[in-house]
Amino acid sequence: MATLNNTTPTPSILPQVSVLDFFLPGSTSIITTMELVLSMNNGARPLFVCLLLLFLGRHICRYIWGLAETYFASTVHISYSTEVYDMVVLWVASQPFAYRARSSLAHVGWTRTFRSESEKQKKPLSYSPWDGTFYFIYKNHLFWFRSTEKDAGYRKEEAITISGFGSPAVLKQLFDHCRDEYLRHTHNKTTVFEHQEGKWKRTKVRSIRPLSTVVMNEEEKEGLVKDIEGFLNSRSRMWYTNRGIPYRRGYLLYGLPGTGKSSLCLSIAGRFDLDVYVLNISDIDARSLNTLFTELPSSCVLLLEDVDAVSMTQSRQVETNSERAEKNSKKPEGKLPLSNLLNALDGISSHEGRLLMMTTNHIDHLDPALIRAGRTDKRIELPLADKDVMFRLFCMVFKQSTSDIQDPGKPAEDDAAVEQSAHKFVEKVPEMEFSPAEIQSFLLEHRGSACAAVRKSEQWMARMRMERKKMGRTDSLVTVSD
Ligand SMILES: Nc1ncnc2c1ncn2[C@@H]1O[C@H](COP(=O)(O)OP(=O)(O)OP(=O)(O)O)[C@@H](O)[C@H]1O
Repeated sequence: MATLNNTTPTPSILPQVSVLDFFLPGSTSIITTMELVLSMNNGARPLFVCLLLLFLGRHICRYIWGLAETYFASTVHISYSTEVYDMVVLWVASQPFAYRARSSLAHVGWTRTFRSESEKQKKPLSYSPWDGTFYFIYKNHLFWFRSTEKDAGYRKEEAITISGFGSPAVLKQLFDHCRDEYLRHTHNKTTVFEHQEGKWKRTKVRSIRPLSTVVMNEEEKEGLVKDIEGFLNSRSRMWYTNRGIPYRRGYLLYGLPGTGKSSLCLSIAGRFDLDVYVLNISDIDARSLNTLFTELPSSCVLLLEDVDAVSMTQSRQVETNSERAEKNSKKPEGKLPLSNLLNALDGISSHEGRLLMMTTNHIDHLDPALIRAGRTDKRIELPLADKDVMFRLFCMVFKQSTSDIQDPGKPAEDDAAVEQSAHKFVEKVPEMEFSPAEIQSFLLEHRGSACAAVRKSEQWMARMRMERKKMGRTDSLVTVSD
């Protein structure tokens, strides 16, 4: 019987083996073992030959495929933090190869469009292939979708590529197709982006809210719309450039909570078919701010909610220590210095073409530098509900719309009756005490009956006043009398 001791490895094979090892890593040790086994002259020999062929075959195929991919395939790389990622994944998730993939990433909801009402379900799931290579045919061409995890600083994120043989034109057609599907999916919707770890990420896709549903002073609303129309006009950019004026426009919406500031921003974005990029300044540092600004698209709404959260510690306003201390005690402290925000908004590296919308509940807490002309071109106050706003809110809730689905057991109140109730409601509820949000919320509670809303309004007001008193609301909409 052969033993390890009397088996002498052939020294002459080593130079060939090391060359082979260059192409097929690990083959030296396998061949040495194989020689050993072959020299045993027993039944293991055929088995080892098969294993070797398999091993070599697999490596050779991989090697040839790698060469073919390098020299003949076109590839598009897509990084996780771009909107193209959403476009591709939306399309991929609806493809048969995604359903068949044995390794998938599950998404809730956002990638599926419902084809019919009956298909609707709570939190629908969709899957995109994950961590591997997945082959598919598009327009009679073979493509492969590859998903890998890559290091993105202190965390991992997905990177995907789509490759195919032949002309890159078909690959680009595939991307155009993904883009068209994505645009169809977001048609008549407002897409909202928020930042996560210094990158913009699509977080919501909402149906466009018609401007008519934001109840406010109509003149003010029309003025705003006209101003934006003028700014977004196709000749406008050139006009600004010719005069050396930076092509951007800023608006400040201010008012107490629930007066419709965010609603107005979203409606405006929907009206002009713009995406909304929400910058949460209480959750951002100076470095991320610059990156986020450089990644804004050329035309969008940049929304800075609660802009009073910006740090006043580096306020550019000349003020005494005591003035600053008093101001700072009134408002929450953010970690973003004001000077950085100002630079990002209209410094040398700032973005052209964007529509800046800032909202605040405390206009008196804002540094004058932030709201000076040029940064803030228009200030719009959204006040508490006056008689006109209450009347319109009432009619909006109770009047029938053509697309409403009628409850068969309950005849709808006609518009004249609703208007009569609206007048009674307005007489009972004092002006400038409640926000439109509070009024809307109460009306929705009784949306089945306008008369009931009128009847219960006094009770509701008493409850609201009591609640405010209990909560000791000092930002109160109106001082509540005993
Ligand atoms: N003027 C308004 N017209 C119609 N709906 C309104 C109006 N104001 C508030 N609402 C309703 O109240 C809710 C809250 O409104 P919104 O978030 O726009 O208020 P806000 O002023 O941005 O509040 P906050 O300052 O707390 O962020 C929304 O559902 C919105 O539909």
